Amino acid sequence: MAAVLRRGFRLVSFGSSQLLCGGCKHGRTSSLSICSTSSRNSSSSSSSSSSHVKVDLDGSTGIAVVKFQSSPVNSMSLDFLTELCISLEKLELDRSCRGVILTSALPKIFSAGLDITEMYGKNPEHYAEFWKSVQEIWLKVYGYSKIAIAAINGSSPAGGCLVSMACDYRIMADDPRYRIGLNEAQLGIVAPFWFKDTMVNTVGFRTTELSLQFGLMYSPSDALKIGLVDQVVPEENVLSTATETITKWLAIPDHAREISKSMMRKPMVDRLLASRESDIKNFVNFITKDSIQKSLGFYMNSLKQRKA
Ligand SMILES: CCCCCCCCC/C=C/C(=O)SCCNC(=O)CCNC(=O)[C@H](O)C(C)(C)COP(=O)(O)OP(=O)(O)OC[C@H]1O[C@@H](n2cnc3c(N)ncnc32)[C@H](O)[C@@H]1OP(=O)(O)O
Repeated sequence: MAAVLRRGFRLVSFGSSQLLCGGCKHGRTSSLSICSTSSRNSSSSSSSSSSHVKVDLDGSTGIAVVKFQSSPVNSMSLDFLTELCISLEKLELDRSCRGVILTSALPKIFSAGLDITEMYGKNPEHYAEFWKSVQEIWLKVYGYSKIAIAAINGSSPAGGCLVSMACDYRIMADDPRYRIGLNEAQLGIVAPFWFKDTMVNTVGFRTTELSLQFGLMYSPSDALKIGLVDQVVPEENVLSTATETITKWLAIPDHAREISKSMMRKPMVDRLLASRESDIKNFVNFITKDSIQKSLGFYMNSLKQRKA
């Protein structure tokens, strides 16, 4: 599926600059999206669904709800990441959409983070392709020209936390069983620099230092205390609060909000864009080490045993 979707990308030339369209290749040099595909400009609502992601766009409000629906735990496989990236790209190009809410259609889990099976027992080419798609989703969400709100209605470890942090604002359900954080160290792996920087920009240096070294996972109330989430509300109110919140953001003129956002985030986006290949190499070198494969295998087994 991912390969089929990727074949659908088109390269479009605009004078001296080349932009990748209809996909998430991030070969572009600016955060502005210009695409030859027609952009709708109506107040009609639309709904679309793929195997991992469901999108409901309300054309009258300009708000799109993007729901993760990848059973059992919304783990971010290559296909999941590709579909999510394409859905977000389409919404970014759609003039009737002004903001997105990312949430989960599954109970108790926002996302279990990166799909560990994509990083275990595969070949280096697969790891490289997978890591590229992880980079792409971060580049897409962190550099998103429209408003992005995370409505975190369940646990959100590692990659799930990264995607949440890449949004503009985070609202989490107040269930004390839920956890959010970058727990990579607990798996024997290491969050790369752009995961780290995203967290530093969200909660500050010292909290990130402790969080990363211990692989800390926070309850919703602790996440609120450190600023990892912006609001904690009863679970049944997560989506309605996200809708109320995004409505406040929509009151700001789009161009002013978008340029302000880009001013804050572009240096980090550019840093990854400038080092994508070396970042992929580092990942492949790291993940193919016997000791790291052993740690991941051990962790996967411990997840299964916990269940038994
Ligand atoms: C130098 C730089 C170099 C760079 C170095 C590399 C950097 C890598 C960065 C990595 C980022 C990541 O996101 S790594 C991923 C981190 N994620 C995690 O640690 C989450 C682990 N999962 C959990 O904690 C839990 O499953 C949780 C999500 C809370 C849900 O709990 P539940 O009790 O509801 O469900 P479970 O019974 O545990 O899980 C249901 C099934 O889903 C599977 N499952 C759960 N999480 C999964 C996952 N992430 N990937 C695949 N499969 C997963 C379980 O094994 C079960 O499979 P069956 O038994 O077959 O049914």
